[in-house]
Amino acid sequence: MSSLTTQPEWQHLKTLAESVKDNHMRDWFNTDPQRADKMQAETCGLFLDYSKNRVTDDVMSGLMSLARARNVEKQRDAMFGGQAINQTEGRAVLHTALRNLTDKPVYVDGEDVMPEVKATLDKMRTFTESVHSGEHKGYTGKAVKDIVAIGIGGSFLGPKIMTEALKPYQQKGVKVHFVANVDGCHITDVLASVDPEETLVVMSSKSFSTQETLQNTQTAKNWFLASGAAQEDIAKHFVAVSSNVKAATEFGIAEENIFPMWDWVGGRYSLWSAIGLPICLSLGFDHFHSLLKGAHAMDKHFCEAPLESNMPVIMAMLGVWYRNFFGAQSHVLLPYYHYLRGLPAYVQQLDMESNGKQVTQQGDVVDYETGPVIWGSEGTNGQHSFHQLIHQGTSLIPADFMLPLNVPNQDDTHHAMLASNCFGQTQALMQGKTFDECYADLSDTDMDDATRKAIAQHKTMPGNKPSNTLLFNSLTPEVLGSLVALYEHKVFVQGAIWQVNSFDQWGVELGKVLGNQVLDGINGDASSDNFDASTQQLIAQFQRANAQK
Ligand SMILES: O=P(O)(O)OC[C@H]1O[C@H](O)[C@H](O)[C@@H](O)[C@@H]1O
Repeated sequence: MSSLTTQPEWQHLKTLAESVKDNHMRDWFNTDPQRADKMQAETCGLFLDYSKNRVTDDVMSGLMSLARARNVEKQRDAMFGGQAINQTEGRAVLHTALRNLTDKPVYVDGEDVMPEVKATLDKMRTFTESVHSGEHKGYTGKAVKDIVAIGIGGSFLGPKIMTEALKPYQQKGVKVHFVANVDGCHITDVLASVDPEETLVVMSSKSFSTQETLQNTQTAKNWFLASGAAQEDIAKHFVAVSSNVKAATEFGIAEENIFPMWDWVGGRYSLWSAIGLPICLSLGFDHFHSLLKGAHAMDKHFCEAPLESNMPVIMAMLGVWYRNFFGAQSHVLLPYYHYLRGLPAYVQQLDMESNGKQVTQQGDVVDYETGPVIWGSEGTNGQHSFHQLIHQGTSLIPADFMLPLNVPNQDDTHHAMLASNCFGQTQALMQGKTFDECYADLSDTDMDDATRKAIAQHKTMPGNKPSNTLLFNSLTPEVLGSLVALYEHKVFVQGAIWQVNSFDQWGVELGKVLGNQVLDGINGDASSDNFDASTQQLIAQFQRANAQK
């Protein structure tokens, strides 16, 4: 057995889980009028109600004891202190330095990284302002109207989803189009909708080696040159964000058009770096800066608040409670705000790429569950589809509901309905509906008793389904920054409990390598012996279908 599962704090939680499994939250609310008051936390413009969870005071203190026993605070300080905690790649993990708005230095291998971080932010500001003012001109003297932002994974999700979430803050006169997939349909559609003379391509790839991004950029370059532009005009229309400056210049991007990033920034934690350039170009630099400010405020909270009132720690430990002691396999995110509809996909990468691991930092195979499946979509849409399974299915699916209390430019009638649905769902999940209530509801019908009982059984909802509710006044850039950092730190704490490396992604890397090998197979540059019989057959089908072209 691993050191985690033999830990006394873990064993204690196991006993507590057995003892609360037969309790219903409904009864806890009935007997403890203080429950909602006690089980809440507030910071950085975010209010968390976690009272609708299957926890007692004893459980919460047991979870915090486990966090202390696993040295969460020490591990957190090691991350913020620039230690090489991503030990499989020998790298520090310092996305927090990108939003360090203090004068405090941050050292990596004895060198303060803050001057470089600040210089890059200055470069981003200057460039953004020159595009927005029209000072930056295309090769025919026209200002930029469209930005085609090419990147995938962390070089795509953060910029795209933050830009979308902050739609009310978008600048007029410039439109950002995001392209990630190598599926040519997307880049073809986007390029068909923009004018090369007024288009700026921002290519984002930390490694500058990702197949999808390289190919999409090449296609954009061919399109640009085919429009009559000359090679030297590329400098006015193509910029890159990368830690691999050499590869970017070899690709043809002018050195002054390269925005740097560093190997101590993980892809899924990179929106705060120059990877956020499309956010600046869409919203203006000041709003990007506010995003950093909000994330920095959450960093401070994470570092300074006692574990008991520390929002990321509370959310992380509740997740551990369900994952490890209740067998919950997934966790659903339900933003009740259309503009925030992309957050589940963002957190999906953040959480699943970070904690989708099966060995500990020491390389031992774990004997407990690690990261859950993360999924979700905007409310109220899900209420008319997958919520059914959350209410009455056989899996326990903890949920995070989130809602802005105010929304811009909207009829209040809609917003009150949205809010009531959000709160109503949390209530329904918690309370459920008993057999007796359902049976009583059917008293006016003329069905026989056996039928009435059977129908009542179908309508019965067990309830006792856990949820968190996150409220914020409105989704400003600052609040969004805090919200994203909240999830980053939640993931960190869970990784610290499970003792996995939350900062590498070898499974994804293998996919990249195999994708390239199969491409060689398809192009006839690799022997079919390199592939299993199934893959050989698939390649052959593709080759036959394309032989005539
Ligand atoms: O920015 P790039 O080097 O092109 O990488 C893009 C993406 O590639 C991989 O899929 C990684 O797992 C992601 O974390 C990364 O964000």
